[in-house]
Amino acid sequence: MNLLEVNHVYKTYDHGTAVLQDVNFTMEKKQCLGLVGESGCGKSTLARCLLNMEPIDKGSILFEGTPLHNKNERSLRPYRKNIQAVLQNPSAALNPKLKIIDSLMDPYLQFGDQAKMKHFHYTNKNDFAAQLLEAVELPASLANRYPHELSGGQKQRATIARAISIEPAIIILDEPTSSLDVLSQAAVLRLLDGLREQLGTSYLFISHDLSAVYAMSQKIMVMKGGIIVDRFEKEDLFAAERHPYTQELISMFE
Ligand SMILES: Nc1ncnc2c1ncn2[C@@H]1O[C@H](COP(=O)(O)OP(=O)(O)OP(=O)(O)O)[C@@H](O)[C@H]1O
Repeated sequence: MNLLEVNHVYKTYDHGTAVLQDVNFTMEKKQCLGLVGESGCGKSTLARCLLNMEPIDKGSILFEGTPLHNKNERSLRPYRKNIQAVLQNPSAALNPKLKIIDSLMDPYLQFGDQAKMKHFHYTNKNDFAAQLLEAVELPASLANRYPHELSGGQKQRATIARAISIEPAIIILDEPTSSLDVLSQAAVLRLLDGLREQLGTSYLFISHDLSAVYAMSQKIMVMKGGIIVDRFEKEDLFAAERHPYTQELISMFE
């Protein structure tokens, strides 16, 4: 059974323009699936639909065979632990009024299931936060700071620590490095890649940057105007049969 199955998903916002059109894909365990496309093509809308932050108009989204789409929060609750997200802006993702330790604890306190966790072990709050911060290569002392006392790169690492804290099967990474400088971007991508191997998590890695998607993913989908126009194994990026739009993206990347 597929970890995640997205079947014929359509989404239109109130202004009537179709944003997602017949989106189909599957995700496998322990894989990174890349989604690349220009700004405004519908990537974040897809991410929000997968996270049930937006309803879909048509189609289905199944996690290990169970429908997740258009569910109310209560019936979705048992599935929340399976899919976490790291989004573009870490400042918006961390509550400015909470110390890092309390932001880190939030998913575990809501959805954590220690019996199903293999890597992080909860005995007390401080020790748990220290394990998470170590996994993202941050000093344990940052736990007692507030978000404004961290750099952008440190904040994004803290949001990654929070996402992995309940060992979800899938993490949706929506432009996770776009707010960082080039050096921090490379370091965060390396960290994410290592964590996927270590934790056995699957990623949907969303970016407008083909080179980042290529570096991170085993399979790649290309989106244009809400339609997945091309999909291929990473090794086939330069194959002659690539869609003209993929070739356009490659010419920018070379
Ligand atoms: N909440 C919303 N209400 C109405 N329209 C929206 C909403 N969110 C996005 N859109 C529109 O849907 C289209 C797709 O936007 P989306 O953010 O999904 O694209 P994207 O590929 O993620 O872009 P970017 O890379 O710039 O974030 C755009 O035309 C956008 O204006």
